[in-house]
Amino acid sequence: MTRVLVLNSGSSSVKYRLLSAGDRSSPGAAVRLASGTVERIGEPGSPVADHTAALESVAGELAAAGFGIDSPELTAIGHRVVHGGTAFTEPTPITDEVVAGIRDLIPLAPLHNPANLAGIETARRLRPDLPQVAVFDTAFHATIPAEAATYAIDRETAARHGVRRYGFHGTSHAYVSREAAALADRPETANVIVLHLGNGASASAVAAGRCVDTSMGMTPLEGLVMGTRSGDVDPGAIAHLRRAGMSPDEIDTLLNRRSGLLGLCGDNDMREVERRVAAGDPDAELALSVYCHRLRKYVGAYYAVLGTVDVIAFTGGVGENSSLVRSRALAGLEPLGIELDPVRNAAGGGTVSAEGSRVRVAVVPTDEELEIARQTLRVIPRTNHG
Ligand SMILES: Nc1ncnc2c1ncn2[C@@H]1O[C@H](COP(=O)(O)OP(=O)(O)O)[C@@H](O)[C@H]1O
Ligand SMILES: CC(=O)OP(=O)(O)O
Ligand SMILES: [Mg+2]
Repeated sequence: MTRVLVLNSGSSSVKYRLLSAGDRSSPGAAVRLASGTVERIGEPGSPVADHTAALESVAGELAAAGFGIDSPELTAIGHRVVHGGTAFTEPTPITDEVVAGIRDLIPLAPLHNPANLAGIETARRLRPDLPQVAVFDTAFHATIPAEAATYAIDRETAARHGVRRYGFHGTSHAYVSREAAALADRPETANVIVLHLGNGASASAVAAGRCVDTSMGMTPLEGLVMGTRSGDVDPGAIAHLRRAGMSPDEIDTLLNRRSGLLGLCGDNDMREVERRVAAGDPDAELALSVYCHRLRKYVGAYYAVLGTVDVIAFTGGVGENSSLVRSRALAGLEPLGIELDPVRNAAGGGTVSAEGSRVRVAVVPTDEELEIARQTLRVIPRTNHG
């Protein structure tokens, strides 16, 4: 019997899941033994001061559920790591060198890699005997061709500073694109557009299982409008703000934490934005329309990149739950063969496009933790499990 603990340490939360998998040949049949989320890490008034405290809290919850982290039955621990740069494009067994490599990448993902490292360091301290594996958000995007990964700036400067497009949310895009392709007539060769809409949001274009383009770039800031992140902005605006006296850190905070839905209307939770839109609030209406317009642009862009599209998959908290976002993002795209069924869309779940729609539109719940567990099992030594 194989047991994998998955730790998904975010900037202010830790999600964990303990899975039991029969053997590596059928990890898809994994059974969830325990799961949970520790939230509001480091926020004022929160009982969880930092990520070390959060991991201790996870260990306590697991012990209370009868699955202590010290259990000899635990086979491995899989960790989500957001930025793998060009160094890590596969799930990687964690060593001191790997930890140093993840630390070197902090400047490229300052909100995320430190949290991931805190989880790794605490877990290694608690279980130095266990294989631990880093599964990178960037890895699924390593197949993106040069023309999509390259920014058109001076090549030497770009190379010196690692300025290129990496892409993120890769475990989600990998999982959801596979599930979505299975809905197509020819799953092996299906072209899929995945719209991962959570707090962070990104789109990807996947051709026959390989990612060919994605909307996040060097950092998880480019692309779609998000809860608190701007997505695409004219780079000229940044130089303008610098000259107006804002520091690089202030601009970073502006674009990552005070922008997106929050910056436009004061709320970053799409449920609240929808409530205000229904009540006729003009700021919330602007926020929602900017969000949906950006989404529509990326759908069109990736349609053009792929040439033909078999499935458009909506996932993440917003993608899975907001019929309003789905309908507003895709309205008017019938000439492209994209036609929602209003009743199915309102119900959510599975196919939400109309019977005659050339492109299938589907709601596909993501499962980053299951995907991380699968990838962890792929690389741990066979002696450790069945
Ligand atoms: N019923 C719903 N309708 C609209 N939006 C929702 C609904 N449920 C959750 N959301 C949105 O999902 C977002 C969180 O998505 P999620 O994928 O859980 O986030 P994370 O990126 O942290 O994993 C929240 O900001 C919330 O606005
Ligand atoms: C990479 C990224 O944006 O992750 P999250 O959506 O969890 O913030
Ligand atoms: Mg997420």
